[in-house]
Amino acid sequence: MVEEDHHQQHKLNGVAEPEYVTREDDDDVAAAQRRSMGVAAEAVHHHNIEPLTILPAVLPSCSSSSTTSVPQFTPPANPALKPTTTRSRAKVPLEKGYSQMVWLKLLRTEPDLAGLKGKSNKRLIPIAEVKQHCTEEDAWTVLRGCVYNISPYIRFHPGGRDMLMKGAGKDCTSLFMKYHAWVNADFLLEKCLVGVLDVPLM
Ligand code: HEM
Repeated sequence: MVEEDHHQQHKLNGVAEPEYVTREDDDDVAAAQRRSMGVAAEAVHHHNIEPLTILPAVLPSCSSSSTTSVPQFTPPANPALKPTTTRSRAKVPLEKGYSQMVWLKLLRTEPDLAGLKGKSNKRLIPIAEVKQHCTEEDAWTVLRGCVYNISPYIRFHPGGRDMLMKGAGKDCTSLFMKYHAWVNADFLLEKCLVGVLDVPLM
């Protein structure tokens, strides 16, 4: 059981696991995780493309202390090719019990993540109303015209609560696109939808 949890967690974190030899054992959680990471991960699975993580197993490692001398090619330094900006990954450690796997399970089991208490999520919501929901306990955000209650997701957000709260009470579309346009929020926040932004006609 513990071994199984460990295996699942590895898969969700994208850590190298011999998934390519156990596709028959594929399960709902792994498929859901691919959906949450968007089209590219789905394509890798469906077209049976081998993950790059297997390369070290078949290619010699650059740092290996092999005795056979292989000539190394060092390209001449070209300052023009230097990246002008670098952005380090800013994933934060999540509290125990708030992994992506737990969130995916909540999506399936929690009946009212949006906190609608039976109200419809087809409602048009003015931005003035979104602005009122800007605390951690009651945080709404707008993403590509959809209004989501992000409070239940705060502790699960891999970028941390402070980052996610930057989008609370406002439209977070541009921040979202800046940090991770590839993330499939429609899927991750599907059950947190409270309505659609009411954009007044000009
Ligand atoms: C509103 C819905 C949002 C969802 C569903 C969401 C989801 C996610 C997910 C799944 C990741 C992990 C990405 C990966 O593993 O590559 C992530 C990372 C991150 N998110 Fe968000 N996010 C949201 C909003 C935001 C906002 C508004 C900000 C910034 C203000 C933000 C900043 C970040 C950062 C900095 C990371 C770490 C990036 C990295 O790993 O390079 N997110 N988010």
